[in-house]
Amino acid sequence: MSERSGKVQTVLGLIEPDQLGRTMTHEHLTMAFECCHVPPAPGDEDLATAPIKMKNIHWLQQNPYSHKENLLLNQETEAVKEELLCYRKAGGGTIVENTTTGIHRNLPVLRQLAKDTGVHVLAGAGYYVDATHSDETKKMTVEKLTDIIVSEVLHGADGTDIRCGVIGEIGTSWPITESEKKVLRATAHAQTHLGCPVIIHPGRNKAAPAEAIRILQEAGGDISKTVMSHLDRSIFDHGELLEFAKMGSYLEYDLFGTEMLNYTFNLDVDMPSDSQRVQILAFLIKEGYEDRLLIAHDIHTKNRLTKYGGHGYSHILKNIVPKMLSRGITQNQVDKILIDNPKHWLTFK
Ligand SMILES: CC(=O)NCCS(=O)(=O)O
Repeated sequence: MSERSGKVQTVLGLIEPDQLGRTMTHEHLTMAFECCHVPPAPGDEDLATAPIKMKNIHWLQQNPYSHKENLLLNQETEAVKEELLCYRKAGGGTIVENTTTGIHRNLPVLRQLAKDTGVHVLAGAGYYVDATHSDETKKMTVEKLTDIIVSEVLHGADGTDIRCGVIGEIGTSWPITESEKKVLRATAHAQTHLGCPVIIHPGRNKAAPAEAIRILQEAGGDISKTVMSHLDRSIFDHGELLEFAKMGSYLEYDLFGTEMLNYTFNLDVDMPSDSQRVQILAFLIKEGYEDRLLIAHDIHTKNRLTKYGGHGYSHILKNIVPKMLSRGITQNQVDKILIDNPKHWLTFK
């Protein structure tokens, strides 16, 4: 048994699982997303370089990835701190910060935010998608990648003594690249060694979540302690969703607050509304999956912050929970999704 067994590892150290409270399992507090810039549509070039103002907020909400400055959440630490104080006031306890190597993880900033706000913050170990893997990363063996991930959890990451409390979000594209497959196998090996929680970012294809889980499973990963993120934009058919759910991972709907007409990363996808997300949660609860559901906003661009007219980190607590209750989801089920399921996932074996 390690000192982490039965505990949760935050950026300020180990805590008891019961201290977590209401938890958003997929957020970012500081990151940069230049890797995923989408050139603006012809005619929109001026909007894409204009300073962020009220009159272009709607365009920004519809085209968040086409405005380079909007991708720099790491410029907004003061605004994020204010938001976290509001999150606490709204009844929030913990944020799982999913920024991994490749999208500018900044552990000292996370530690300072946790100290300044009293919100428990967990940091993520490992690597984002292939497009952000350095040449050095791509050359690494599975064993070397495993050693690095294990060390980020046991000793600290990025040259600091700040320890990660989860592995992920581990980035995968579609199709999954060779380098991403190595990272997935390393993730499974590290999880076997550490008994820790894992969270996966699937590629933008309905087959991507199952493929990532299969690779983890074959490498010995504990799927019952693994979260599949971004199901809101990945699997739409209810039968296919139930097939995927049978694989046993946590099922995460983590794009609450994102309502856009054209999902520029995959124009075939109709991004659901928040009301539709609540309907899917109700469906999965009816099918017996209330112990496997997790929710979050995955804030990763400036326009999602209240400073820029966005919904902020408290949207779920303030607006989505009442909607869930009004659609027949019970308070006990809400508490499972926001408190019990995150607690079980985040506790080291
Ligand atoms: C930071 C991150 O990976 N966000 C996910 C965006 S996506 O559109 O759901 O892939």
